[in-house]
Amino acid sequence: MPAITVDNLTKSYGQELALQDLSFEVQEGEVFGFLGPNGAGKSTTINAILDFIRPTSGQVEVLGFDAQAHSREIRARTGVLPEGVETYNRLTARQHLEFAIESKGTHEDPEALLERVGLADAIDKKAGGFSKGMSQRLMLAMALVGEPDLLILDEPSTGLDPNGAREMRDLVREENERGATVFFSSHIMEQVEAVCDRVGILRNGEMVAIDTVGGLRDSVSSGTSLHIAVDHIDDDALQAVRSLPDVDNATVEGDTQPTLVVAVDGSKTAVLGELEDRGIEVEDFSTEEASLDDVFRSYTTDTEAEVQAP
Ligand SMILES: Nc1ncnc2c1ncn2[C@@H]1O[C@H](COP(=O)(O)OP(=O)(O)OP(=O)(O)O)[C@@H](O)[C@H]1O
Repeated sequence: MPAITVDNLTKSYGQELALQDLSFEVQEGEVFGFLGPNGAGKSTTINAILDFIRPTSGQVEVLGFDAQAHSREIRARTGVLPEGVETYNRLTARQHLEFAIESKGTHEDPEALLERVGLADAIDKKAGGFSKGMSQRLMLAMALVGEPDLLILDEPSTGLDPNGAREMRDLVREENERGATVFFSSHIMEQVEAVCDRVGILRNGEMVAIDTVGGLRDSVSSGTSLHIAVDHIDDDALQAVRSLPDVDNATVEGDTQPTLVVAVDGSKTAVLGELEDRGIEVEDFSTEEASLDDVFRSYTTDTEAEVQAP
């Protein structure tokens, strides 16, 4: 059974169409990364999943329940880290946790939960004095209450320092190993790349790509780039390399020690062979795979929309 089914979801705010016929599924046990530029509709989707907003049309099912008709049942089994800080200045971290524990009807130890997010030292301090990162950690601890079947995290690394971001990654992994499905939106590609089984990329309210990180890399033409340091290069040779069947693009970087940067889809040997045939000496070469950053750029900007048809 899918943990989340979004079916033809459309949401407009007056004239503004935030989501257009959006459909996708998140499988149980998956870590699913939800990417998209600012304003793409990620928070709107998350808010519809949690029944914080009502769709203009379409359906959402969460853990087998209709999101609108059974939001209580869904929330009882879901841990949510919302977008933006939502702590209460006058309550301590412990009181926040006690409130969440009582709401979920469990008997967990607030200290153990705060320990997991690196905030145990501040257990009796008021949240009003917390930094952004500390508030984020506190809200994450609240999301973990009750060992939820589904964790929905909207930009979980906002305000976290590099250690915090790493701890967040570890927590996502731990929760997933425990059996939770994790759905999170992020702008931090390394984080998504490190923990996600699958990734969906939203643009202008539509899902423009959905696949494993590896699958997405393969879907972007110029999946691999070759960096070839050569003793010299001339226009004819550059054109010849560009004309090779598997080559999408080739440019030269550097003058004294020219490096040929070649976006190649298939075999690298043809490129090296062409250079050799022209008496150009290859002094060094390395291969770089498309990063998730490159993939994201390809799918969300018009200039590099070199995406193969599905
Ligand atoms: N309450 C609202 N009233 C009017 N328009 C809204 C409202 N909420 C969102 N929008 C619009 O809907 C679109 C999608 O916004 P949304 O916040 O879902 O994007 P997002 O992908 O979460 O962006 P970000 O990465 O900046 O958080 C945007 O054009 C936004 O201006």
